[in-house]
Amino acid sequence: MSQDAGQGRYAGRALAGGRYQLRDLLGEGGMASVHLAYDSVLDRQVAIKTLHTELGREQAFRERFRREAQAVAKLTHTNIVSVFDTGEDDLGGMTTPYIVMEYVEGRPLGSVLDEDVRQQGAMPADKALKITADVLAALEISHEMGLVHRDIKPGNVMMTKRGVVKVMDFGIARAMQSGVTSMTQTGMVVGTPQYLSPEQALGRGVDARSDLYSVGIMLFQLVTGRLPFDADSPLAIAYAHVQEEPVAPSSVNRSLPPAVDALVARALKKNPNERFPSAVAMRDECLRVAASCQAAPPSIVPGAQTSSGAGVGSAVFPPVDQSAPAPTGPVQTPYQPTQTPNPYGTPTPAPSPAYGYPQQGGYPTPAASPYAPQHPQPQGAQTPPPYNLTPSAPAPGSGGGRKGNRMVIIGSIVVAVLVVGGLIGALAMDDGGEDAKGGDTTASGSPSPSKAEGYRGPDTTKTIEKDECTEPEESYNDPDQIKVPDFTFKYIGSVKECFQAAGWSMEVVEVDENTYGEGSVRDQFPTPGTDVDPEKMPTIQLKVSTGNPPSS
Ligand SMILES: Nc1ncnc2c1ncn2[C@@H]1O[C@H](COP(=O)(O)OP(=O)(O)OP(=O)(O)O)[C@@H](O)[C@H]1O
Repeated sequence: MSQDAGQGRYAGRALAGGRYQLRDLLGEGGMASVHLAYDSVLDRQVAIKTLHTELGREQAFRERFRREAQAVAKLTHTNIVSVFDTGEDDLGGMTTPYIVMEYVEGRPLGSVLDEDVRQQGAMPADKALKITADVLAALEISHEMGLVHRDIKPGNVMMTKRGVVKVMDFGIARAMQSGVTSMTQTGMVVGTPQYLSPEQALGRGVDARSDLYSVGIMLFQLVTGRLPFDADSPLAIAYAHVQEEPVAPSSVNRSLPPAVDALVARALKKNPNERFPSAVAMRDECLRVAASCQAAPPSIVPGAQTSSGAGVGSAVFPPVDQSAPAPTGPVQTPYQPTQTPNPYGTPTPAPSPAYGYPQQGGYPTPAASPYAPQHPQPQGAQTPPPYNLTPSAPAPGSGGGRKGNRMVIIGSIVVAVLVVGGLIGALAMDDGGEDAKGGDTTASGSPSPSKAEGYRGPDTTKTIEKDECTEPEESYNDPDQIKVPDFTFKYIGSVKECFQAAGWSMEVVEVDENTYGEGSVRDQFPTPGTDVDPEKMPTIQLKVSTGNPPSS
């Protein structure tokens, strides 16, 4: 609670022409305050969240915020904090967006957990699983409506006095993200570092499965009293989400059955394709495991380690003012994936090779799927510092644990990796099966292979129409975005015409293969169907066949 001792600097003020009278301060987050308020029209208590961020100055952001609130107002479910109204008003000389919601008499899940940790070291597994199942019930509803929460964490889950779980802040992170993205050239990520999914940390698009990852982090925290990934800086935490394997919860809390380990492990898969496919599926599993759980009290192993994010060092993320120049020439990542020992003593698998995270040697991009990441990896990474915190946000993670798990804006890990290592996209495109040659060429460069034995000539009949670039499909999720067309198997000549007509730029990587023939696009990044902002169209990387057989 602030120095205003429960009053808040806006207590006593009114919003919406006097309709809402702000009373006690209920709490303050990184970018917002929540007040108990009185709705004089409907004669009831409500909670009002006022957003104190520079974003509030942006008309476009306020518009987005309003639209998100409208979408959230349509969500009605016992486990979701209802949104009643939204607007903006002048507070302290600044246009401040606010949101009026159901007042929940209770306390945040973080505080319930704190109490359990004090008394028993962690939350009893059956209780944690039931709470998690209720959070998933809320997500089931929002995901059905196409709304990804993006900031699931104990601070956004309230428990009423009667033990009813209520998830709040749907839509806020998304509005913040789009506001931040429109104000920055490169991948800034909004979220709470400790709960970010790897795809969020990389500044990629997210879908429902990103929320399931965050729920997995939260469940780990409930049953062990610790976070699986924590470190001294948001970026080091982001790195751990992308590169480090979590320990099994039972290595921290010995009373946990293997079924809880398996559940958490699946939720925390780096590759979204390997997580639970939906909130419903994960919820069913939580309830199944809860039903089979013996009511054993937590048994915490003293000093048990989770992850420290130590794999990220100054070599990977240099201090802000010492960003290393992106190397030219052949691609080498500056680090190896960290192999964290796991409690079973079995080899820890590297992150799934199906998701294209930055790894030595590179992993393939996924096949186009309906869940494919929706946003491009940001390009042009020369400019940004490795990370950036909003001035209004308290420094997160400084002491680890729940102390610093505030929502912040950070430069995505992909930006930092690009600054140091460059060419993450080329790595992501390297499927290991084909021999990517000679790094990248520019849009004007075309493959001009010397013909080896077994060379196959071009098939110029496989073309793409120009209007696929000039009039691309609109994103399903966001009318301001477009879907990246599918260039695979098309002849590069027609693809170039398509790009030129739309004014887009490409980067060509030659690959040896002689099944489809010279000039055939074999792979692309961002993948087909990825949502991108046409105003900030990324350079699209294309792997194009030389027509020559792969060298053995
Ligand atoms: N609808 C509500 N009813 C009752 N109390 C609420 C409500 N919404 C928020 N609160 C209280 O206000 C506190 C602050 O909420 P807020 O969402 O701003 O912060 P946070 O989630 O902890 O921080 P951040 O999202 O910035 O990391 C909550 O922890 C909770 O105690």
